[in-house]
Amino acid sequence: MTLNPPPSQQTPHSPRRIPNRRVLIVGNYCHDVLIQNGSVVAETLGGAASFISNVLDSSSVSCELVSKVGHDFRYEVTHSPIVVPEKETTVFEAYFDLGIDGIGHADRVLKRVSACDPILPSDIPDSRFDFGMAVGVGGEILPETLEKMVEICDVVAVDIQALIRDFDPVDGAVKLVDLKESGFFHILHRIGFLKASSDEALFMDVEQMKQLCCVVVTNGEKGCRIYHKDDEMTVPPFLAKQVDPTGAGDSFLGGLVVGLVEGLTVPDAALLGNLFGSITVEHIGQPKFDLMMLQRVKDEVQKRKKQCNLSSSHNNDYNEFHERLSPARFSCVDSQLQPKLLVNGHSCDR
Ligand SMILES: Nc1ncnc2c1ncn2[C@@H]1O[C@H](COP(=O)(O)OP(=O)(O)O)[C@@H](O)[C@H]1O
Ligand SMILES: O=P([O-])([O-])O[C@@H]1[C@@H](O)[C@H](O)[C@@H](O)[C@H](O)[C@@H]1O
Repeated sequence: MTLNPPPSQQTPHSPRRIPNRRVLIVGNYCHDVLIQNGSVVAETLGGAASFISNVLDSSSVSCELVSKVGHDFRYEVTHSPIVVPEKETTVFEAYFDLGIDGIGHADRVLKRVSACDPILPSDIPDSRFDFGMAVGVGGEILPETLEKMVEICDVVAVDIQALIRDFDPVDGAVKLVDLKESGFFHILHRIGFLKASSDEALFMDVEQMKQLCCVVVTNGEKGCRIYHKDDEMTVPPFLAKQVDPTGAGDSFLGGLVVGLVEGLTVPDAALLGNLFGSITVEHIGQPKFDLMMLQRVKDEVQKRKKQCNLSSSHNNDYNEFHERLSPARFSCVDSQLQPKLLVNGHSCDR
């Protein structure tokens, strides 16, 4: 099975004079407050857009980011957000001592305690992009925002959390609604990829969605599963010592898009996703990727592309690619320095 990227869902447009910019990321930065046993353990830069741009920037994939923050935004970031002076930055509190369901699925309870403005179609540039990533966390992506994205991007990857989150009016607790009731369903036949965690996947009909686009369901330490039309397959994980699961799904999506932009098949790109997801869980907040690791990964990606061009029979053997990436991943060993505060019994030893 090759599971190549689906052909673009582009609408007809006149021949391009200006080449596409590579990746457009749309989603608000936020302030994350990590709480365990009633105490604040860490306050970090959050939001899927921040984790994803970190992966893309580290992998030298050019991207543009549209994000809104309030007057109180605290972090120096490479991609400047739009500042809304009269609003506060979106804030999420993540509680790590509640909601563990005994099966190890829910490893945190999230509350949105403040929300910045939504991102409007007019906030998004009118240029064309190879990839769009709709990656809201606090309800900032509107149906009309996604509509604009599918019009200007050849392929759009969507994190389902941008579409199905609802927030308790009293305490901001994140609840999920069924994808069909989300107000976005009518646009989904125009997207290329839909990414969901295994908990979020319960809120969509995978059988139906896989006919519309490529569906990727991430499953923590077990890796991920890809569904497209009649094909499905599991893509193996990398071993990690989990310290904080925050941002794993975001970094996964970043790695997947890096692979797709490089021209890898979907399973190979999902392996890159698993790689960046596994490194992210070893850090609190934004991971700083080891330069040597990044270079080894780039080299392996180039080798993989050459190999796939030479022989189509290699296309399906992503296990070999996994074996080649594993040593590269383990050159990144600074996880030993991280305080292990947020382990929830999901980690596995190397
Ligand atoms: N404990 C872990 N060990 C190894 N890889 C992990 C671990 N947790 C997450 N990952 C990687 O990150 C990806 C996303 O993690 P997941 O927890 O499924 O997403 P989310 O953060 O959206 O809940 C997984 O598919 C996997 O590749
Ligand atoms: O951990 P993950 O599911 O990949 O993504 C997380 C979001 O769910 C959360 O709302 C946000 O505050 C975090 O910074 C991070 O973006």
